[in-house]
Amino acid sequence: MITVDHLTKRYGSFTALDDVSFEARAGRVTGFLGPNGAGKTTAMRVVAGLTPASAGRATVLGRPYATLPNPGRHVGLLLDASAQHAGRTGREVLTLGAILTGVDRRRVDDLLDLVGLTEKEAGRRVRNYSLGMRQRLGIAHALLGDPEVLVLDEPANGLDPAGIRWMRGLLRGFAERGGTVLLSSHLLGEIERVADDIIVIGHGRIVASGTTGELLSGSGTVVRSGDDTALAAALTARSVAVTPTATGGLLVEAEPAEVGRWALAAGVALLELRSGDERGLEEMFLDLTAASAREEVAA
Ligand SMILES: Nc1ncnc2c1ncn2[C@@H]1O[C@H](COP(=O)(O)OP(=O)(O)OP(=O)(O)O)[C@@H](O)[C@H]1O
Repeated sequence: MITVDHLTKRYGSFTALDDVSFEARAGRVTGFLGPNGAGKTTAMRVVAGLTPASAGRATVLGRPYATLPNPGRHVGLLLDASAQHAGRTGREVLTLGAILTGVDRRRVDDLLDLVGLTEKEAGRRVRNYSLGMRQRLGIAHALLGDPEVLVLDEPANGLDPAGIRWMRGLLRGFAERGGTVLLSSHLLGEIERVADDIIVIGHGRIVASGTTGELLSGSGTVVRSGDDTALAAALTARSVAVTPTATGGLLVEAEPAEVGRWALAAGVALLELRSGDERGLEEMFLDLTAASAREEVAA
């Protein structure tokens, strides 16, 4: 179990995390989803005791990470796959990790096997690894201490489709045996296939959270019309919440049949009318991504 409680992180005048609270529960995979720069890595670094919080706190298994006795035995971390010593071989990285965590060195072979690194690859220096191989090594390292909790920052980066499917199976199995998994990604499709719960973060704030089923079933109606401005004004006049979507059209908090009737009353022709269903989350996410992209261009 990971608990993040009213966490704020400021870098000078910039607020990277703004009053962020969420839980990642045991026996579940929790997806931490947000566009580039949303604050995912910062939150995970605070959870792992690598970055101090400006306010609020994060606990793992009921206590701050730094106060866990032999944390590697409880929490497996993969925060930067390129952080391994480039001059060591994969096998050396894992053997050293085993010695430092007090794990039987024979576990190294089992883990190399589990993550699909061959004997030959394990004997190569990490500087010659592809990103996918580094991720596999990073996952093996995270699993060394047979932890109850995994915190993985973008673990699918650099993995090929077969590797992504393999990792999904591994994380699902870990959670099914009672483990807690928190994994981040900037790709909705990747998260929705593996996560039981999803937390969406944008600009340092949680913008949505819930079970994957809840978030994907979504609510509301996606509508495109001949005159979205007039339709939005007509709906707003009825006190119905309307949000323009990044992909064009409106996301309306009402049932499709109602939206159709109101559009008719307002004399606006409809081009598309459908239940928000899983597109609701996708469009909210695209909105977040589009907003960040605009800011980057403006900066
Ligand atoms: N040490 C730091 N000093 C100043 N700003 C920082 C620092 N670390 C992160 N930031 C800023 O905080 C914001 C959040 O960064 P973070 O790395 O947590 O985002 P992210 O969601 O993990 O993004 P990505 O998907 O690109 O990895 C960014 O605007 C980033 O530039």
